[in-house]
Amino acid sequence: MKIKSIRSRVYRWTGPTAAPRSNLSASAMDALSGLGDSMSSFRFHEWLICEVETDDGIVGIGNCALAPRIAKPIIDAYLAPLVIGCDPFDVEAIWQKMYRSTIAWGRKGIGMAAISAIDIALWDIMGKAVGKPVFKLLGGRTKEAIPVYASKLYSQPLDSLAAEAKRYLDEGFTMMKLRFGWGPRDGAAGMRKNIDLIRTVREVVGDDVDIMIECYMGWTVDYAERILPRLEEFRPRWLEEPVLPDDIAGYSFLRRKSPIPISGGEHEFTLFGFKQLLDAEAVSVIQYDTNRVGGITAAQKINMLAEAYQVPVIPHAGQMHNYHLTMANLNCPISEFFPVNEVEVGNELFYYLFEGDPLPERGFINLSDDVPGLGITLSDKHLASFEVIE
Ligand SMILES: O=C(O)C(=O)C[C@@H](O)CO
Ligand SMILES: [Mg+2]
Repeated sequence: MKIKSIRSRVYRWTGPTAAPRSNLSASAMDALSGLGDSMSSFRFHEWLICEVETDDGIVGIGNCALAPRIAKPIIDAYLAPLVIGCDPFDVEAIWQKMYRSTIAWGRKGIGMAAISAIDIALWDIMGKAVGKPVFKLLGGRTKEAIPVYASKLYSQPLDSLAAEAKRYLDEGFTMMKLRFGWGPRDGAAGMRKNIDLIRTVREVVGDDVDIMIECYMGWTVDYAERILPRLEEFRPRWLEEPVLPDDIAGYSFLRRKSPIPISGGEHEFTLFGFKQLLDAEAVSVIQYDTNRVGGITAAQKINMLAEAYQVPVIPHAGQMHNYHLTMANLNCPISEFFPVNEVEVGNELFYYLFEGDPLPERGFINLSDDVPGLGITLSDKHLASFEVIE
């Protein structure tokens, strides 16, 4: 079997989107207060879809959501020529070829996202070729079903926040994640508003629900150090991405000082990036995203390393490229689930592009033992709402 062709397309959502709200979530842009749209880095309305076809007609589907219009030429001009003609089962050699040939500029960020898209497609091909779901190639079923946490609860008026949390509770979720809307530039008043958010959700859900909290790289060590003691009473399961991903020392400091576990990793790349985080004891929970970190090949290596450190892996985002890894690894206890909604930030765009993603039942999702590959197909249901860039 040989790889015959690689087709990359950018799907840009042109349909209706929820009106952007200020303070939807803290973000790294907040430090530049007053200098433009602070939520601009929190919007994913384009997606790259990569179809790798073999000489016997199997098509594997990969994807990435970081800077798709940059990922596309990386795939077309740099990666596809390396990969075409290879045996898709030589996935490690292909990964090393893509990584080493772009090492000067691609080992982190968009280069690795582009590599991820091709790698995910190769695993889809391998599963389809042997008639097995991808998780069966990675270690098989380690769970009857995957517990998932509802991940939305963006910062919003407290009554609507309470109603959203109640909805997840009624749907059977026992875990949910909220986003803080304020940070250092908003002073004591903003800190109180953040505390009001988690107090509201805890009051709605009671004591038997895990609440995760997230501030999307929008805080500083100083701010986190001041607010963490005030959050402890609400017993959050983790505080996610408190500081910039490059501030590994800040992560390590907070993790040593914080009564609340610190999570991160969705903006880290490759096995080496996560070795750095683990050696620095920077995170209590690893959260790579398979369509960023280096694909399934890199993610599985990180899973092995994380298991040796006994640091659990809970990938960023749901989506099949992450679910298969969680199903196949005991050290991946649960998954994130983005509720299906109108397009807002864009995490939910996956549902408008693909068919096959499992929907939760009473807080669990499951994967079939009988659907080969990733188990997704391209959807044409919403095609009219996308501009497709070939
Ligand atoms: O879901 C998360 O963990 C996030 O950081 C949200 C990000 O994907 C933008 O919505
Ligand atoms: Mg996050």
